[in-house]
Amino acid sequence: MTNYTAIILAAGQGKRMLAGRNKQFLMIDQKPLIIHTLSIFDLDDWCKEIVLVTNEKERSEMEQLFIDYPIKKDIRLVDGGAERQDSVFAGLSAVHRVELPVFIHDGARPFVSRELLHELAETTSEKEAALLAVPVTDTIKQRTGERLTTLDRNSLWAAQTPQSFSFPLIYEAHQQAKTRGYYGTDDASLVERLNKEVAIVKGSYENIKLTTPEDLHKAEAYLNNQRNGKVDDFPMFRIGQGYDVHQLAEGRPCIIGGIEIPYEKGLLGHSDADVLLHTIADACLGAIGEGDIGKHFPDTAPEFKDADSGELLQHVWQLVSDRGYSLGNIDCTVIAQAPKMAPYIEQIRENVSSLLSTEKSRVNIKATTTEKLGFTGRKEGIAAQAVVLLQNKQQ
Ligand SMILES: Nc1ccn([C@@H]2O[C@H](COP(=O)(O)OP(=O)(O)OP(=O)(O)O)[C@@H](O)[C@H]2O)c(=O)n1
Ligand SMILES: C[C@](O)(CO)[C@H](O)COP(=O)(O)O
Repeated sequence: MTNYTAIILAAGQGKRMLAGRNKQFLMIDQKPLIIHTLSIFDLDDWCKEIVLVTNEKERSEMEQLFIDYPIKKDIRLVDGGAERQDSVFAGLSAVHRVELPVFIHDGARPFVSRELLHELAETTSEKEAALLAVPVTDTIKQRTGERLTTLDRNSLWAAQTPQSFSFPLIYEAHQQAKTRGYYGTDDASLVERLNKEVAIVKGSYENIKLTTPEDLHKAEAYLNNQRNGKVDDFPMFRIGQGYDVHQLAEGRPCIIGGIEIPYEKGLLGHSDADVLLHTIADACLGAIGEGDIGKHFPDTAPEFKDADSGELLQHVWQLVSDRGYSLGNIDCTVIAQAPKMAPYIEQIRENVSSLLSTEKSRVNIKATTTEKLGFTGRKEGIAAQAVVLLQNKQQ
């Protein structure tokens, strides 16, 4: 995980949009454009600070938007300037977390994916400057007077945002540009002028900047596809599966599904070794493409020694919810020769439903023996499996 700060630019006039007002306030699919963009950063755990650059005259209208369309994170509003570059400098001057890479992003690009944000963040943890860009697909002609020259398309990239930098580097680049009166159309160009390398992270053709009225139609089409589950980022459904095993040992409590079950042995592990809740957490993490519980709660970390797996699962569920998903349903199997699970199934079901903030009808818990076969049959350990279906809350 590479944390970052985001500066979101919304202080332009949107003249080319011909809407008679700043395009950031235009409604797209029942939400203002700027809210679409801010939500992406609001929902990304890696984003630790958001600075929103607005037009001084639109500040109170913008503040009203945060009441009408709640955003969880604190947003620091600063007044922008006449040109994009002036607005970026105002944003940079308001950043607190100067130790983090800073992402500079157009408020008018509402479709950048979390995967790309993370790729960019990881690139900036190695390189000082990086931007999203896509290979040019048209043939590009340069016109000088009446003469045309065709440029070599293979070396041409169309720059997008976010563009990401170490804070000191981009601050210096902007300060120098200001001193020398140089204006660039993006931030990477100012770093290029310092003769510093800027890395390209291949962006997406969907990460469009809404510039002209035609772009609004593209945006509606994109959101329509997203609603129909055709866009990879936030599909309508996501599925995950989990499997876990813990050894049975003497002198340990036998905690399964958050319930302590009376038995001569208990499950061995770094945490409370709740095999069922671990399995559920793994299934949920799998569904949102976030690895497994070993990645989030390493068994070498002292803070997770004897940890309550209910708390770990709640943390995982928060990640699921932050990504915009709720539970479709979950089906789990505990594989144990002993203890007898039947008397506890209903209690476990209630506990799991509460941990996943859902009603009981969406949670199924069952148990089986292995007819005395294998390690579970010999009562050496207990295994658990789970399949989870997540549903996009917006759809
Ligand atoms: N003085 C400015 C100019 C632009 N921007 C922001 O920079 C982003 C990219 O700029 P662009 O698409 O050109 O937006 P506008 O300047 O608003 O559009 P136009 O050039 O058509 O007036 C936008 O999110 C815009 O709000 C800004 O914060 N301050
Ligand atoms: C920064 C940018 O979005 C990269 O493509 C673009 O340069 C902004 O330019 P604009 O002139 O403000 O549209």
